[in-house]
Amino acid sequence: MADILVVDDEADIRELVADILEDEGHATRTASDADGALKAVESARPDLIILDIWLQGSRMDGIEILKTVRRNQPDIPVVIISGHGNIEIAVAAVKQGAYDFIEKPFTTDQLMLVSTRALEASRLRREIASLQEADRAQAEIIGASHAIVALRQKLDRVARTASRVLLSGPPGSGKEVAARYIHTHSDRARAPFVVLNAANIEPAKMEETLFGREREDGAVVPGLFEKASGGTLFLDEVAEMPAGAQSKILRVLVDQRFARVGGSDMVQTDVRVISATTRDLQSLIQAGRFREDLFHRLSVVPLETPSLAALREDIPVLANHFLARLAKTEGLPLRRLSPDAAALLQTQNWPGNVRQLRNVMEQVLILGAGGGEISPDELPLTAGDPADGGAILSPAMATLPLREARELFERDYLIAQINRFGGNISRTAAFVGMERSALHRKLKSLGVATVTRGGARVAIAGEGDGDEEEFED
Ligand SMILES: Nc1ncnc2c1ncn2[C@@H]1O[C@H](COP(=O)(O)OP(=O)(O)OP(=O)(O)O)[C@@H](O)[C@H]1O
Repeated sequence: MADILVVDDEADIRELVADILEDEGHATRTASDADGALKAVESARPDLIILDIWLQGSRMDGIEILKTVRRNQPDIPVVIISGHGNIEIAVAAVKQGAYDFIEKPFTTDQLMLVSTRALEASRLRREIASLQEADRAQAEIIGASHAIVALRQKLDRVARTASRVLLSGPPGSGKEVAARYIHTHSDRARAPFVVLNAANIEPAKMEETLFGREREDGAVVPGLFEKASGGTLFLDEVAEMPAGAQSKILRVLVDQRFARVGGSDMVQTDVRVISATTRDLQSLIQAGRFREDLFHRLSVVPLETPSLAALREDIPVLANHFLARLAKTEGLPLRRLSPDAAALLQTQNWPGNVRQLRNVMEQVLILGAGGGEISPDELPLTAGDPADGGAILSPAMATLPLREARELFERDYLIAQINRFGGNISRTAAFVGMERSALHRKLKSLGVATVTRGGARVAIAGEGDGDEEEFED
């Protein structure tokens, strides 16, 4: 069902057109002049406008309305209704960007045919635009940190050349995005970008996958080198490439030619190879698992994609970028991080790097209770690996200045210790390494008191609700 705006000064025609379209299941709105039409367009974008050229009593005629709509919202299709004998004007309207015209008097079929075509053409145009947008997004490197700016500069430089690039970096750190970035900024951008993840292909099938097969009956099944012709082939997890395929790739890189599996004719190829690895190829070379000569051919320009731990300052902008994208592409609600939530994400460890951050944002949008800013307590905290650098902080502590964070820590720490020693201050003081009197003062300044609960004396963070008792020594 589409939302169609019908603009005609004659009430009979307006109603007739609207009735026909509604019978076909569409929703319609109507206007009799320029002001009504432009207001309707502004209040909600119609999927289609059926527009009469002659509008009595209107400050603009149909052509002028068409020009205004085209200027402000060029993607709304417009079908012109022209009076009999006004073909030149109708043709002029099409030149101005109208989708098509119908001449009065018209039949129901004519109206339906042209409306359906206009809606379908506009739907296709939008679908293509959204696919192109998705393609662009896959090659977008977000971030303003020193590490990302430096990476982007190197990628820009290498994109202008034909050199082979080896991308190294931890999982999810953007190696494929970087490869796509190089491709889309190179003079191969209009040719295909083809991906092979060597870890996902059975070793026995690798050569056929890369180089294709010639069957006995002469039929040819092209491989990825042929599919990427003129473009870029991205070899992900190249360390997993079996030995046979390694030698064959080496030969292609040297000779720009290969034979399909089962064939003897040599196929000429023009493909830029970009490869990526999460593993240290040098140690695989030493272990005899990766060919050194192939390594040198692949890594003419070696580049590293940084872990998210090295990009902490970019975490808020990356996270908000993913939130906006997911809202657009997955139809999830549009939300942003609160400053506290953003600060909390910066203190977490991210072993899965940018991919993990993206997944956490998706999870928050899907599971999130409501709209508005995302608060720290909506974030699933990532269990971190302390060896990864950067300590894990509680949500409360992550967003406080040092002095207040220290007080919060001291309070929680002392409460825990007092409770461990059954509310006994002397033993606690001895353990934590303070004079008893100093500990008393500290507890007072931190607002820690004890209450008796179920016969046991426990320390609490008290604001003085009257129940507190003095500590026992
Ligand atoms: N700097 C960045 N800007 C925007 N998006 C990024 C960035 N880095 C990574 N991403 C996103 O993170 C996700 C993982 O990136 P990508 O697949 O390129 O990582 P990878 O290093 O190739 O991972 P793997 O080693 O697992 O193949 C993708 O959704 C990608 O769009």
